[in-house]
Amino acid sequence: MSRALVKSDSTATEEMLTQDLLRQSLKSCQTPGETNFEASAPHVFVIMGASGDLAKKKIYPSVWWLYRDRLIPENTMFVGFARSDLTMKEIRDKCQPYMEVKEAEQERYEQFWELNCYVRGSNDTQRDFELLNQKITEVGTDRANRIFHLAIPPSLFVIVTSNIKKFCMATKSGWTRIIIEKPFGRDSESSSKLSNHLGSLFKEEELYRIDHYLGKEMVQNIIPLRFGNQIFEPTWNRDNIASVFISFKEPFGTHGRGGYFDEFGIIRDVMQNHLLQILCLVAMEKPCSTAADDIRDEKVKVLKSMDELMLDDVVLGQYVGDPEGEGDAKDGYLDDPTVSQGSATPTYALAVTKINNERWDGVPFILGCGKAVDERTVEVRIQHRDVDGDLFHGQTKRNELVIRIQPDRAIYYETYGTSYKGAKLPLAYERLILDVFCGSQMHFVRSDELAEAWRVFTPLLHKIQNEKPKPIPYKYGSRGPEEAYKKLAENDFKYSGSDKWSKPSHEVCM
Ligand SMILES: NC(=O)C1=CN([C@@H]2O[C@H](COP(=O)(O)OP(=O)(O)OC[C@H]3O[C@@H](n4cnc5c(N)ncnc54)[C@H](OP(=O)(O)O)[C@@H]3O)[C@@H](O)[C@H]2O)C=CC1
Ligand SMILES: O=C1O[C@H](COP(=O)(O)O)[C@@H](O)[C@H](O)[C@H]1O
Repeated sequence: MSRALVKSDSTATEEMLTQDLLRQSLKSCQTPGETNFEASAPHVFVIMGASGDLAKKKIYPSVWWLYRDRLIPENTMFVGFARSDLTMKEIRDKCQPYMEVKEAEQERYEQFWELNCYVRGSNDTQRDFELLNQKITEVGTDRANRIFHLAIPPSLFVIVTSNIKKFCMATKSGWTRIIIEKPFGRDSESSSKLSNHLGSLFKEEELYRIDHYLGKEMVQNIIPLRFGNQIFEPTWNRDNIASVFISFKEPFGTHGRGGYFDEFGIIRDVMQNHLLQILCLVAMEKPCSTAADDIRDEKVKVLKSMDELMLDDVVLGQYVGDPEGEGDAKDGYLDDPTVSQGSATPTYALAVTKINNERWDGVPFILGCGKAVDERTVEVRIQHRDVDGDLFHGQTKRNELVIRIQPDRAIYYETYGTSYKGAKLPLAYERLILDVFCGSQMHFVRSDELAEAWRVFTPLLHKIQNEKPKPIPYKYGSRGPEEAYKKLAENDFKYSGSDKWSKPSHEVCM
């Protein structure tokens, strides 16, 4: 668990490092009381929606890397399922640009595809699920453990999970695990309906709700950083910390995804899940162990200590085109033909939240996220209170601990740039899918966590939906609405911009 702070051998090759990290991840799954995979048992990994975007960009590549590095059982078989009339060759071709295969891996890569097959079927047809079940049994025997990754639109979650339950569950000694992608509903009511439906079919231990931010290296390292050493914890409280800012910035707009985005908006897309999960890890108390439920219990306590958000707590923005910008930057959010005319959906949001407990009373935890802004960064900035009797009369920068999650990974004082230079770290999906094989739910969202997260945001989301407050326009590529920076200042956060000391890498940190 404390790998964050351990420098790796500088001679380690990229591949070794990736494998090492995942092996550590494997080891860390082996918490007493949790199931590890039995390497000898057959496993079948089923990709529902195998013809889709997520499947080709994230799921097939991740399972290939896990197979390549021998991190999942050798006798794992992969079955794709979707309505499209596709051959395995066509699926392979779609995935090809994302698979990153080296010359020396070619033979293993061929073996990987030989373990794959595809079943064409409809999501609501009993017969097709019976055929899927037959195929799973044929390739994996009737003893196989089964993982179903639901890479399908949320509108299909109910019917597909019902059909899996009726026709495709593991029999005999095998287990079944279901991976679900966000969005998990759009407010408290719809999320609770989905949770009730899933709860009526599966035990919580069988459900793996993915928030891919929980698979990111630096997010996984917040717990070891806080609780694995003596440096930070003694000052990690309201006596020493003035404010915390968790921010997500992307330099591109929603072009091409406008249809989806317009229905959800930036709060549901990023803030209510990714940023809130990070907040929980930063704010939680020390869990009594690293077992998944002990950690999730602490996260739930943080959420329960938070008030519901009001309109006054937020600044909302929407990007407009920059006539002097290049390419997509010329277009504003509303220029996307898939966005409804005059839409008030925010593409930028800043929210001031409070955690009403002994450790954090009065400390603003500010969440900020924006599309089409000036840079690609995700970071946590923890600002310490100003010192009494300041020798430098405010001339120095406020003491700030930065945990940078993207694009490069860094903790000021402890830099990843040197120790992991040039190394390819395992991607979030790779880690998370491996966790599912291991039965480790530490980095997945539990249903009560989800319910609390929606409780905090639902009144605000309904207010926005009903009153349609006009979001503040900000220019594509700018730093976002100035009102957001005023709000930061009002909440004891002294913004000094992102540090440019670390060269932004183009490495994708997913
Ligand atoms: N794409 C991404 O980067 C990310 C996606 N997600 C989540 O992952 C899930 C899948 O996303 P993504 O792959 O982009 O989705 P897609 O739109 O690509 O859909 C996946 C597959 O589902 C089937 N499908 C799509 N629409 C329908 C429909 N109306 N009725 C029946 N089948 C349909 C299609 O297969 P066929 O027609 O062959 O049956 C399609 O290939 C979603 O829950 C999404 O929110 C989460 C994070 C990132
Ligand atoms: O879930 C989502 O995340 C991506 C950002 O993910 P990252 O790993 O590239 O930082 C975001 O672009 C997308 O809108 C959202 O749905």
